[in-house]
Amino acid sequence: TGSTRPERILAAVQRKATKGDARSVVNTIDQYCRYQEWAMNVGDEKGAILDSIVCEVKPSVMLELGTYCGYSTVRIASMLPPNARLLTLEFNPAYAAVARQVIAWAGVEDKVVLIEGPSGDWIPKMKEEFGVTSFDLVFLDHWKDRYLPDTKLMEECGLLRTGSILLADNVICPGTPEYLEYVRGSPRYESKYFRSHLEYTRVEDGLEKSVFLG
Ligand SMILES: C[S@@+](CC[C@H](N)C(=O)[O-])C[C@H]1O[C@@H](n2cnc3c(N)ncnc32)[C@H](O)[C@@H]1O
Ligand SMILES: O=C(c1ccccc1)c1ccc(O)c(O)c1[N+](=O)[O-]
Ligand SMILES: [Mg+2]
Repeated sequence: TGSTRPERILAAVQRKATKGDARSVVNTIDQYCRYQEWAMNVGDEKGAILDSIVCEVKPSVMLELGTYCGYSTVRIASMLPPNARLLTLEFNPAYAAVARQVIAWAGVEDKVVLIEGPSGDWIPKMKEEFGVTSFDLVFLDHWKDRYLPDTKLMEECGLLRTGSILLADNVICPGTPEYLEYVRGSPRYESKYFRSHLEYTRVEDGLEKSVFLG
């Protein structure tokens, strides 16, 4: 029984990244996934777009759907002010275990709440369990067939307010057709496509930014 890809990514971080330096953790994972083995992190190119939107929105409370190894979690948390909170959902225990260690190595654990479990179970509990009123920004990057049902669930649970922003990864590759049709066709959203590439490749992909209009 050899190691898993997330375990090898964690080993690279603990070997090469400076402890407490979030940017060096991000750069180490990008280097590893570009030159050693591909992994489904949002990556450096789309990551720069994510950074610009986090900086623009300056969220106090943010939700990430899909943690994996914690690459985007660390990237986002490094951009947040001290009192801001990033809640991140991951239902694979092995991935969550790696992410906790990557987040700790980066020194951003004070800004991050990693919740282990399925989005469908936890979104309805956000208010009562975590005192969330609404999310300023949501990064959708979990299984692509969950983007639409979870968006509708957030609407129903009153977790989106006028001006809340949804930022969805992979709207071209692997693609999220039903979600894209919904946010682009609904009068309740103002949507914009940011063209980029699938992480660490030349394949077209992009992020869709959708503002909830209430
Ligand atoms: C593409 S990876 C996340 C990558 C991460 N956002 C990054 O850029 O570093 C997708 C992750 O979402 C998790 N996932 C998929 N569906 C989920 C769900 N319904 N609830 C919680 N986690 C889910 C998977 O286990 C996987 O780790
Ligand atoms: O679905 C895949 C996938 C499909 C097949 C093989 C590997 C990954 C994927 C690819 C790029 C992503 O940025 C991403 O978020 C995902 N994902 O799993 O959520
Ligand atoms: Mg993705």
